[in-house]
Amino acid sequence: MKVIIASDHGGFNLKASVVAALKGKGVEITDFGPDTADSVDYPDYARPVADKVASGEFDRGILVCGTGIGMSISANKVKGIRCALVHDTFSARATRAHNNSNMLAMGERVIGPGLAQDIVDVWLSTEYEGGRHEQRVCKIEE
Ligand SMILES: O=C(CO)[C@H](O)[C@H](O)[C@H](O)COP(=O)(O)O
Repeated sequence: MKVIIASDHGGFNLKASVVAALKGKGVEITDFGPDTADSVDYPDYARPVADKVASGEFDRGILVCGTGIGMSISANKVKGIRCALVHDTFSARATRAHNNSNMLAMGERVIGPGLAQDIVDVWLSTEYEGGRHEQRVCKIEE
């Protein structure tokens, strides 16, 4: 699975910890930036990463800002993107199983690195259930 991740300055440190943890587990992860914690505008990172997931260049995308809200709002403007703002493992599992989410947004000012990593692990490993959920996901796409 090919995963891409980006942040703004508010999510820079959490992004770094997620990248390090995933690399340690052998996950193929591309860090789209930024490379410093200087202030940047989150749509400038959310949009290109969402485009890369929507096009199929990457299987999944992860976005981190202060709250995860601005990133998720931005990513969900891109057709084909289902970006879930998640701060607990129950929702991480549910959004994969029910929504077939292809992007995950989290907030560094909301949760710590330990919980964030648990969320990422659950989100990456949970399969979409399909079935009754498929017509709902199709309606989102329509
Ligand atoms: O988009 C957000 C809020 O919805 C993110 O939390 C941003 O990281 C935040 O707005 C950045 O705020 P800052 O005061 O410029 O650091």
